[in-house]
Amino acid sequence: QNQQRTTEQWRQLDASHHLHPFTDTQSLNQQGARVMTRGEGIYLWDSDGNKIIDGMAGLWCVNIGYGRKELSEVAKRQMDELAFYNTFFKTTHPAVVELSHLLAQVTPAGYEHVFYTNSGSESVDTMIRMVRHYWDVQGKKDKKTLIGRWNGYHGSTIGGSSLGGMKYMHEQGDLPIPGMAHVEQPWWYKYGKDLSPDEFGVVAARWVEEKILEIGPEKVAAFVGEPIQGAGGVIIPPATYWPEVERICRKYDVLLVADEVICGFGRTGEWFGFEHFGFRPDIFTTAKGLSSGYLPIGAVFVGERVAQGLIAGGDFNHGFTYSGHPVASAVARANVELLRDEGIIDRVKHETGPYMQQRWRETFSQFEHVDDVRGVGLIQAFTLVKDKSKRELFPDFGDVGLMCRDIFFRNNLIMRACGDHIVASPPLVITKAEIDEMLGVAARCMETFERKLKDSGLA
Ligand SMILES: Cc1ncc(COP(=O)(O)O)c(CNc2cccc(C(=O)O)c2)c1O
Repeated sequence: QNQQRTTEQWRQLDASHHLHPFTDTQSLNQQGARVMTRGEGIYLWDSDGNKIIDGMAGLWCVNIGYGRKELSEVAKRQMDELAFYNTFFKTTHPAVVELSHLLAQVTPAGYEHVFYTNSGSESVDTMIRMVRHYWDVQGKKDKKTLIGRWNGYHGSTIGGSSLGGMKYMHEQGDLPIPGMAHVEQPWWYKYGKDLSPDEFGVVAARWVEEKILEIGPEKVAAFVGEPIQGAGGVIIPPATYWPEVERICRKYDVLLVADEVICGFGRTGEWFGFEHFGFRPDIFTTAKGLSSGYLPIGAVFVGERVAQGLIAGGDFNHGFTYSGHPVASAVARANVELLRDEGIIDRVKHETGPYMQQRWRETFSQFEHVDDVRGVGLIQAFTLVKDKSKRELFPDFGDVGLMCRDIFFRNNLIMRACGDHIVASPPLVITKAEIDEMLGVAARCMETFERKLKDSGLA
């Protein structure tokens, strides 16, 4: 498909023209980008012919695995028939109607309405505007503040970055915008002290109540959270957290929003993360696994209460040229049908998820500087710590994480360092044999890492 060039030629041209996301371009151009050329199942190949285990499913998104021809065939057919038409101005088209009908079937009852976007960030920004418009229509104009968590990640648009709690993003672009508030994340390992996880879950949920009371319930529009904080380091809240947050939101009539961009479409072994944790959001945002990353598409699922409010509320002045794009919709539908018809999510819940969790614990708990080994379904992590016995983290959180991640990468295994959390989120089609292969490589890398840590004097 692409013109044949050497890796060096691709690197040079990339360095000359391409500004990468979340990247220090100057330092990347000194070392050169790794050129990924092909994908198949859980594997990637780079331009030097290395076969790589993609433990991150791209960016937490290639749930169906690489190379599924069913999706490319659907894309070609749709593109040849109707490559684009919009859903503004009283028009629709079969691809987006069929996708919408299917999505209403794979969500729990009560989520019958969906708004389309091109990404997770656009889904989050759509949700922000929806929530504020909803309260306006209810005659509660002051109810416009949204509460998120520190270190939460809700995308890179002005709204998503502001709602997210990553301070290093707020510093660029004079964020957050007004009407955003944050509470501490439910990270038991760091904040739990001598509380049990279940006790801590309630305490962390009560931080939301404190914030609502501090702002004033009549001013708070919604609380927004990822069922499991992904980019924030796979922070899995104790089981008591979300039911308590839901109770508090109902008590003060604050809308509850789940950001399912990572957890959605099977990552936890349920279709959606809120199903795993047992709560019901008023709205939830998705992208990534909706199309398995084959084409950009996002979707905002609106629960009955808000949907009726919006439908009765006149013109909702918001949307994108590509909202409900025909080819992206057709590919998303084929992807969701595969996830459903091949029983992939059920297998994550009953077979490969439990197996991964067991083997993940067996593989990593043994290492001196690894603690808080954790996971749900096929999203898992551990934290690199200075002293397990004291639950003491390394100073300069993040340095050893990068060191560890680079050892994996050099050994053709992609895992992610979020600070000093090492995380994996492989394609949901990973088999038990592939889990063994992946963790075999990872174990050898960890031995190298522990040696390097000692040699560096960091531990
Ligand atoms: C929970 C959540 N919400 C919104 C977004 C934004 O989605 P878009 O990127 O499609 O606008 C995300 C995206 N999450 C994301 C995106 C890129 C990189 C990484 C990483 O952890 O390296 C994570 C996400 O994880």
